[in-house]
Amino acid sequence: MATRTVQAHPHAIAAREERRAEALAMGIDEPFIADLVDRFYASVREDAVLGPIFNAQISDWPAHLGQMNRFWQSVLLSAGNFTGNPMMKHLAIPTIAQEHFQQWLALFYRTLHAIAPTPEAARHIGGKARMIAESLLTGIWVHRDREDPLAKKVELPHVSSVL
Ligand code: HEM
Repeated sequence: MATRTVQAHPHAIAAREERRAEALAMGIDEPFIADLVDRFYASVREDAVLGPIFNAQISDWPAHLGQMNRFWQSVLLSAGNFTGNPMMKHLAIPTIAQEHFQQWLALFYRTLHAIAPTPEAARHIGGKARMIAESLLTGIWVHRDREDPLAKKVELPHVSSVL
């Protein structure tokens, strides 16, 4: 049987290249992402609340950091090199709740504040992280906890709180 290569539409390629160019103009490139991931997960591992959860789930840290580099390259630079299923992975962590997402974001924003090339870059990346955190938390409420998300209140910090 003939194999068929699925090709991205030229407009989609142009949009991807534009997003990458915009990020690069803000100073967001692969070395910056690698530094962000390294520092953030170093602080996560030392954190009294989050450290034990991560250390219980992750046995191969270099593999996890590689996965997180590909994730952020895909989110920020449209690299398209991340394959994974974050929703399923987080649904499988029995203990995580809103307070953990609050602490995760607080640490992430602190790292951004320390190393982001510009406040604009920090706002851009922090905004993406908060949006993803909110969607993971809502997924946990609906699919794991069987809660009505309309009856729950999202109380996650915004990156503007540290800028
Ligand atoms: C409550 C806060 C969080 C905790 C405790 C947590 C914990 C974890 C753990 C333990 C894993 C590894 C799962 C495994 O390989 O089995 C993981 C994977 C991952 N996390 Fe989180 N996480 C949190 C929030 C977030 C947020 C806010 C994001 C994104 C902004 C994120 C993005 C990811 C991604 C992309 C993966 C890889 C998923 C995959 O390989 O399919 N996490 N997380």
